[in-house]
Amino acid sequence: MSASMLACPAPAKLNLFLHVTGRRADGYHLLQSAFQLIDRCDTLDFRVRDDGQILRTNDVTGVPAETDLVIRAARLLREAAGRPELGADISVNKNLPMGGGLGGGSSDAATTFLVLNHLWQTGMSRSRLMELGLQLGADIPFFLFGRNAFAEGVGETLSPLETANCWFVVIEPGVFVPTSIIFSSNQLTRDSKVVRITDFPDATNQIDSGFGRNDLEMVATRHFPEIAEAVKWLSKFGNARMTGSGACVFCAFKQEDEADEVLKQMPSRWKSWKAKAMQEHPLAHLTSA
Ligand SMILES: C[C@@](CO)(OP(=O)(O)O)[C@H](O)COP(=O)(O)OP(=O)(O)OC[C@H]1O[C@@H](n2ccc(N)nc2=O)[C@H](O)[C@@H]1O
Ligand SMILES: Nc1ncnc2c1ncn2[C@@H]1O[C@H](COP(=O)(O)OP(=O)(O)O)[C@@H](O)[C@H]1O
Repeated sequence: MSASMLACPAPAKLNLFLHVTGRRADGYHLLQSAFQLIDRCDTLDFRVRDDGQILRTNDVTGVPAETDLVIRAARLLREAAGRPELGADISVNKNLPMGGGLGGGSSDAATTFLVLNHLWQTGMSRSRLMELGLQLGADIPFFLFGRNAFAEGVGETLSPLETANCWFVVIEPGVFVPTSIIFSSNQLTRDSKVVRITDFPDATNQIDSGFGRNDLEMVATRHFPEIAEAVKWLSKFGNARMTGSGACVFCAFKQEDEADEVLKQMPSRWKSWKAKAMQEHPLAHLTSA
């Protein structure tokens, strides 16, 4: 077997809203969130090996290969398939900031599950891959689900969600936010009222409605003033908020030229960019239901 797939995309996500509605006995938090795919990506290269070695072929700053979710996903898939001879050379080209709330590491892992399941011909269904993904991280099932979603539970109960075909301006405030610090804070409110998927506005009203909020934002902005500053600045142009457990901050616009206008005015201290909403994961076709 000498198959390969190069420059495979691992797109980012934004949490359009994120409510913490409770806490499970094991400490994990019950959430409700709208997950939106955007066209800003990491890319990964895969080359199949037949000697049972799974290797990362490049350095990723701050992520030793042994702890990389990509390597852990490949190993877990091989183990679940019971095929110890399967191997791969994988390179991970990072474009998404770590600890940014864009789900980069989780998306890299999901792309690994999708591509290696295809190249290795391990024949796992999408729902089986989602079960495996959940063992590595709460965000991974969403990227395997393949489309925008209303998420519940710890992020694993997913329903398809219609979202606006809009543009986003995203600010990287330049700080790394460890997810566990935000969830373990005693300042975090954990009692948001449970909403129904039908409460989420339809695609034509989403941008103006400003539905919901990000419950993690209050804690993150107290720990990291840089995030508070970015939210304040971007709020001049619309309904700006933080994604996930931070640090990135975003605002939605109906037209691309509105996003361009905001980027022109952006203070130079922040890295910032625009991205388009995507309706489907670019690799969704690689697996069956
Ligand atoms: C907050 C969200 C929203 O999309 O995203 P990010 O900002 O990380 O992208 C996710 O729920 C994060 O998912 P993920 O980043 O995969 O988290 P995990 O690795 O599973 O968990 C990291 C730590 O966060 C806490 N955690 C995570 C998810 C959750 N529902 N409750 C929690 O309490 C746990 O303490 C856990 O040890
Ligand atoms: N391939 C990977 N890319 C990024 N981070 C990874 C990866 N594998 C493991 N990690 C770890 O996951 C943590 C969170 O990464 P990331 O998914 O980028 O942020 P977030 O969960 O805030 O969206 C990082 O601290 C990093 O140590």
